[in-house]
Formats: sequence, C-alpha cells, structure tokens
Amino acid sequence: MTENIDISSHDKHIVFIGFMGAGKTTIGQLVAKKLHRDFIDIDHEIERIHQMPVSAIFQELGEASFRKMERELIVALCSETRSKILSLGGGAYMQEEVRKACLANCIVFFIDVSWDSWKERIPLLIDTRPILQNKTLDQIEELFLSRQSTYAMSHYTISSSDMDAETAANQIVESLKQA
Ligand SMILES: Nc1ncnc2c1ncn2[C@@H]1O[C@H](COP(=O)(O)OP(=O)(O)OP(=O)(O)O)[C@@H](O)[C@H]1O
Ligand SMILES: O=C(O)C1=C[C@@H](O)[C@@H](O)[C@H](O)C1
Ligand SMILES: [Mg+2]
Repeated sequence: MTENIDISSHDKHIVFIGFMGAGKTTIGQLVAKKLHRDFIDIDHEIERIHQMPVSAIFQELGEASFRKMERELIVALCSETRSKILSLGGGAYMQEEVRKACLANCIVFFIDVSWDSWKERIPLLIDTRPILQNKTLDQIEELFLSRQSTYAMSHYTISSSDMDAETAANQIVESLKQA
C-alpha cells in the first residue's frame, strides 16, 4: 500500500476508485462490513434510482446522461455528514467535479490492478460494462493506460493484482487504523 498524500480526518467518507473490475465494489462492501459503515455502490445506486441497468442507461439515454447522474449523486453524497463507504464506477473519477468533491470530503483509495491481471478478469466483466463493448483489446488497454494518472490523484494506492479482495480489505482497514 502506498500513501500518496497526508490525510487528516478519520470521520471522512471512504471512496474507492479505479478501473472497471479492479475490485471497488467487492472490496468496498467488505470494508463497509468491517467498519460497520453504510455502503453505497454508485453504479448500483443509479440503477436503483432510475430502475434501469447501467448498460440500458448508456443505450437508451446516452453516456452523457449517465455521467451527469453519477456526478450529481457523488457530489450530493460527499456533502452528507454521516460517513459512508462509496465505491465509484470506473469512469466517475474522470470528471473534475467528482475528483474535487472526493478529495475535499473523503479518503480516496485507488484500487490498482496491473493490465495483465486485469485481462484475466475480462470474462467477468464483458457482458455488463458498456464501455468495453465494440472495443479491441488494444483500445481497452489504451483506455486503461489513459486513466491511470487521474486515478493516481488519490490518498492511497493499493494493488489488487496479486491479492484477493478479503486481504485487500483487511490491509485497507489496518491502514485506516494507523492513519
Ligand atoms: N482482488 C481480486 N482478485 C480477483 N478477482 C477480483 C478481485 N476483486 C474483484 N474481483 C472480481 O472481479 C470482478 C469485478 O469486481 P468488481 O465488480 O468489484 O469491480 P469494480 O472495480 O467495482 O468494477 P466497475 O468499475 O465496473 O464497477 C468480480 O467478479 C470480482 O469477483
Ligand atoms: O469505466 C467506466 O467508464 C464505467 C465503469 C462502470 O463501473 C460503470 O460506471 C459504467 O459501465 C462506466
Ligand atoms: Mg463496481
């Protein structure tokens, strides 16, 4: 685990960012259970609010509408006082307004995964992630690499490449206790 910048408060929301399939939802749920905090997965919350799967929102309303929904939801949640665990969708942090709200109000964990490890997870992701549709592997790798420097604007980085979700969650909880 790498600490990227100083963090001052224990009462902040905890936010997980990173590429599709890095493990944000899986690890976020585990951390929430361990810390007895409310857990919100932004993709799932958007699906619940709009009663549509993310893939249908992309198809029927367009990506720009989805990005607006996720931006407004994240910014609103960041200003709530009861601290929560939030797992963002893979593209949410690309929006400046989302980054600013998260960095100001939350402890942000970048769940990193190597490209080689990520490729092994493709079968788990391909049907439900519209961003992966109609792209070659090279195009997906380009997208993966282009997002890395933005994800790095976070408080902590943890690699999920060689670690199962339970171990990653335990490390995160430990690092929060020590902070
Ligand atoms: N550390 C891990 N090692 C191996 N597989 C993992 C790990 N973490 C998650 N997975 C698996 O990868 C798949 C995607 O995980 P998850 O849904 O948590 O990713 P995500 O980061 O939330 O993706 P998205 O941005 O699309 O929401 C799941 O099937 C999950 O079981
Ligand atoms: O990486 C992305 O742009 C996305 C990731 C998913 O979590 C969803 O938010 C959606 O499929 C878009
Ligand atoms: Mg997720």
